[in-house]
Amino acid sequence: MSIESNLLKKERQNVTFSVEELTNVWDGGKEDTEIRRKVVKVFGDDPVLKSPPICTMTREERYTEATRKCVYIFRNMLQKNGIYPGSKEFEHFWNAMPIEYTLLIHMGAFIPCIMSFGSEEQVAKWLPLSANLNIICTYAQTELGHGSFLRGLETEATFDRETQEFVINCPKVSSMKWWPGDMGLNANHALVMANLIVGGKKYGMHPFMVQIRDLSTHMPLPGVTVGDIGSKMGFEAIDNGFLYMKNVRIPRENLLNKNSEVKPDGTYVKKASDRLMYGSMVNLRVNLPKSQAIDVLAKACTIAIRYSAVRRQGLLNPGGAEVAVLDYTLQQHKLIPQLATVYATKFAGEGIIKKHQAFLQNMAKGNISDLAEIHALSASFKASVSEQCTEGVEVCRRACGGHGYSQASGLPHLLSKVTPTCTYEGENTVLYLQTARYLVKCAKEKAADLPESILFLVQPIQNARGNITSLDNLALYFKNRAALCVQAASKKVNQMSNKGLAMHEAWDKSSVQLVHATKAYVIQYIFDAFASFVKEVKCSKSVKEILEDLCCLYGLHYINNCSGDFLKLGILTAHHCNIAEEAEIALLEKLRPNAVGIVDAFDFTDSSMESCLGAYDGNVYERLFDMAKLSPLNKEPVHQASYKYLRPYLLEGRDILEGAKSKL
Ligand SMILES: CCCCCCCCCC/C=C\CCCCCC(=O)SCCNC(=O)CCNC(=O)[C@H](O)C(C)(C)COP(=O)(O)OP(=O)(O)OC[C@H]1O[C@@H](n2cnc3c(N)ncnc32)[C@H](O)[C@@H]1OP(=O)(O)O
Ligand SMILES: Cc1cc2nc3c(=O)[nH]c(=O)nc-3n(C[C@H](O)[C@H](O)[C@H](O)COP(=O)(O)OP(=O)(O)OC[C@H]3O[C@@H](n4cnc5c(N)ncnc54)[C@H](O)[C@@H]3O)c2cc1C
Repeated sequence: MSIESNLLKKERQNVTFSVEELTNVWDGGKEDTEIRRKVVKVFGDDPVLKSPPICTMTREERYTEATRKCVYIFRNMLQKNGIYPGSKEFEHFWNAMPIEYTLLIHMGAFIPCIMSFGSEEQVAKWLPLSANLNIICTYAQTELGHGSFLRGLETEATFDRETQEFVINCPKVSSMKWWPGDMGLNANHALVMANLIVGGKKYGMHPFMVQIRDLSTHMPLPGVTVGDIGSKMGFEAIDNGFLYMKNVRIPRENLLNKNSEVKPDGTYVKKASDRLMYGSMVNLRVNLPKSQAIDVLAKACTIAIRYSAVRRQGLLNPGGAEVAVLDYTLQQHKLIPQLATVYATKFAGEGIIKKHQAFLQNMAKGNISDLAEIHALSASFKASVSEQCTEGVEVCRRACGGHGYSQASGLPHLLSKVTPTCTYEGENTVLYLQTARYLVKCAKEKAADLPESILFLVQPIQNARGNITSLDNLALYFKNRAALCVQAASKKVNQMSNKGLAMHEAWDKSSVQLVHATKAYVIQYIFDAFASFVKEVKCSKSVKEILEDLCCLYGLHYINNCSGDFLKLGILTAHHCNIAEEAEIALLEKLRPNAVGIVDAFDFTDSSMESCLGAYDGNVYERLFDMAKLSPLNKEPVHQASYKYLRPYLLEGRDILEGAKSKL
């Protein structure tokens, strides 16, 4: 056993709580842990799902491998292993997925869309085909020229009454669809968001099923220009694509018509609120943070904390032995708050998923009264979580020094996976502004007209009592701050408008304060949800203490990072801030001996991280060396480029050096 493995073993001996029990809490119960492990094992044991490490493959190989494995998973493995939407197995399915995948937009975005936009007959037609991969369909909304401002989308679907068809056109280069996942190479259909035009009248964005490739040859159909958009910052395996359509004709029935319809005579019939057109985005904003951001940060924490426990660098005591970098207070200050973020966002996210499920049940009965609340909550939650996790992964990466820059650490891959969560499914600033709209409206309402989650906005500010670092008091500081920030931002909008500015100008001039207020709102939501979870969860005292400490740390770390705000608003005094700073440092010291145990409790397999720094056994140096040997650049002892470009000068060097030697 290497020295490094021994060091991790010792760390594990010092853990003061049951790692298995914390794993159960993380998974949602003992039974869930068993199911997750079963799913992970089935996938992990299957030889078909083995691939070379991603950092040794080209982009083309990564796309090919990911497609090969995902086709196998979706066609052969899901049904066979009882993994279907709604099952417990499905909830844990992400943990078993290969490190890179394709067909995600088809499975994760298109399928939910067909279910929310399609009529019963349309769902009956398209759902089995797509579930069996008989068709591959992308979600094509964003265009080269527009992504955020959906009313600016330019693709048109014009109704031709004569032929009972829609004619799809991208009038300009800027109107071509650009970015959709699975679209470049795999998809033969696209769910295209286009402006509906009937009899010269525009009806706004509607969803259309458009076939883009031939069903037998997979060649693009006439009028269709489609391909991959090229190399990106990450997502090398995914064929994000472009799609340019010129006079592409589709049958009238291909307008997904659950919410609105065009009759054969051209009559437009609206069956439900326009806002439900945005429903698919709410669905993804609620569901993607866990797998695409929170788990990514949890993996980064696992890698950085295990590595920091084995990496020896420098001395704490003059004359003493070299210490693990995790023993430095500053390293703890970087990494342990990231663990707190993982827990806070995961448990707050579960609350939002439940709220969304309740909303969907009500919607099925025709009641969409909670739509504004769930839209505001999901938009700001997705924005805040993606931001916190992206920052957190970069902190973890840099906390691993030079090795964190190596692909072999697994951290650059995680960073490039989490970064676009700040952009896709709604650019974060745009989403914060959406929530701000709702908050400003709520601030003007009477308490009786507001949902419970937002009541604090209009209630009198309460003073904290007793220990300032108690979870109750921390929750109160966050609520008070959110209420005061929202009121201040609303006041600014009103003042600007009273000065004579048009409302949209007043809004733009107040937008810095509006986004700030929204961030305050969503952080109070996350903290409150995590604190409530910690209070209610049934577990042993030792595990509860870990959760309480993480919750307290999440609150204190946030407050200490923006204490100016709390001071400015009169919520905390300088004395309070000093106490909060010391309390955070004390918590770091307290949590340090359990840090490895806490990341072990995430229970990630080594193969799900592909990290030389983060493997369970801590054998970092051997793994780094072994991985370097696999680099394609090391295939031959001398690379062709050296022969081709360097050799003449090296030979000159040889002659000079050997000449000098013979003169000696
Ligand atoms: C095996 C599979 C498992 C599946 C698991 C699930 C996990 C899946 C994981 C997938 C992971 C990765 C996939 C990556 C996917 C990426 C896909 C994409 O990126 S698709 C493209 C996404 N694009 C956007 O999100 C665009 C963002 N822009 C907008 O949302 C809108 O344009 C805008 C709302 C910001 C502005 O539009 P505008 O027309 O100007 O609207 P108004 O601002 O005037 O608002 C009108 C009105 O509507 C309300 N509104 C807005 N949005 C919504 C909504 N979503 N829901 C409900 N209501 C909404 C808004 O509040 C206004 O209301 P008022 O009362 O008038 O204030
Ligand atoms: C990896 C990845 C996968 C994607 N997958 C898909 C997909 O499958 N299907 C799909 O349709 N799309 C997809 N997209 C596109 C994605 O949804 C858009 O990029 C996203 O919605 C942002 O839009 P945009 O690119 O137009 O940014 P822009 O809106 O142009 O943003 C540029 C800047 O302008 C700012 N800005 C914009 N509007 C405002 C405003 N009102 N007030 C203040 N500031 C503003 C933004 O904050 C940002 O700083 C994907 C994108 C990525 C990166």
